[in-house]
Parts: sequence; structure tokens; C-alpha cells
Amino acid sequence: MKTQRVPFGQTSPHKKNAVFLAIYVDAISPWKYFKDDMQHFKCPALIMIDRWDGRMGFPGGTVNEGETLLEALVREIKEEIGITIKPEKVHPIASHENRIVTHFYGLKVLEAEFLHIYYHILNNFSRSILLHAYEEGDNSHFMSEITGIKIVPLLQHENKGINRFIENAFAGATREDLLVLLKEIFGIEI
Ligand SMILES: O=c1[nH]cnc2c1ncn2[C@H]1C[C@H](O)[C@@H](COP(=O)(O)OP(=O)(O)O)O1
Repeated sequence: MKTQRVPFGQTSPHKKNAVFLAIYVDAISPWKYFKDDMQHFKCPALIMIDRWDGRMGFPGGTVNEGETLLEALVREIKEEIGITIKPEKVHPIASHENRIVTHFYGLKVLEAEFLHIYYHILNNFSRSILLHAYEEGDNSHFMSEITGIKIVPLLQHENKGINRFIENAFAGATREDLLVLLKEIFGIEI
């Protein structure tokens, strides 16, 4: 089955649901520490993760039985990157159906919060999942599910930048999610 966009939040009988989050900022200086004019340049950016299977994705995961989508999002984000998000701060972006149905949310933050979140994840992600697993009495996690975190500048420059980034290997409907976010939130068409 080809991945298809469905109305946001629509689920499908007998299919699992998963929820994911793009933490993004409207304007950040990727070259803040350059000595020339580039230090004043700003562009939007978002946070993505490297998964244990080598593909890239957004933080998130599968919805448990009896959980709402937002409850699952809060739980998965805490488990995966150690951040507690407020459900009222996130907004829906897109749902896609394939083998499972994925629901993609956005969380817009300011530049200082964005960097704070990034460094927090960098310092804590391997620890957070181990601690969570320990607290839950779950010894099935011997390592973090995520192996890296990246800031993705949403910058189009000739055939470089985001146009090339989109050619990477992504998990599930990540590429479709990213394309919707680029077009509908930042007006960037690839
Ligand atoms: O960011 C994503 N956007 C859409 N689909 C995604 C994303 N990341 C993963 N996926 C797909 C790939 C898998 O089929 C499912 C479940 O993801 P996973 O991280 O494996 O969830 P659990 O660890 O099982 O909770 O979603």
C-alpha cells in the first residue's frame, strides 16, 4: 500500500497508530559564531533524530491500547528524548496511513528554547530511556532507541540544503511528514 494522507487524527480499524513531533523554530542563526556577515543570517530549523535502525525520523512512537494520541505523544517524547511537553502547546500537522497510521504534530518554540531543548536531549537522551526503563521495571531496553540528534536548517540553496537532505533514508512516513511541514508551515516546496 502506498502511503496516503488522511484527515488529521483519523484512525483505521485493526491498524496501529503512532505519534511524532517536530520541534521547530522560525528563525535561528546556524552560523552565529562566524566572523563575517553570515553570523546575522537566520532561517527556520527543526529537530530530528537518528534511529537505532539507521533511518532518520522525528521523536515519537506507537500509541498504547487505551491511550489518546496526545497522551501517547507526551509519554513517547518523555521516554525518547527526556522532555516533558504540554499537550496544549502542540498543533496537528498531518496524518498518514500505510501499514500503520501516523499522526504528526508540531511544537513551535523560540530560539533560546530550541537550543535549550537541543542541548538537553544531547546530554540526556541515552540516560533518559535507561532511567525510564528502570523506573518501569522494564529490562528490555539495553540502550537508547535513538543514536543521534540533529538540528536541520530549513534552508534552500541551489541544490544543497533541505533539497538534498530530503534524499536521506527516513523511517515510515517521515519524508511525507517533512514535506507537509515544509510546504504548509514554511511555504517551502521541494
Ligand atoms: O517521524 C516519523 N514519521 C512518520 N512515521 C514514522 C516516523 N518515525 C517512525 N515512523 C514509523 C516507522 C514505524 O513503522 C512506526 C513506529 O515507529 P517506532 O519508532 O518504531 O515506534 P515504537 O518504537 O514501536 O514505539 O512509525
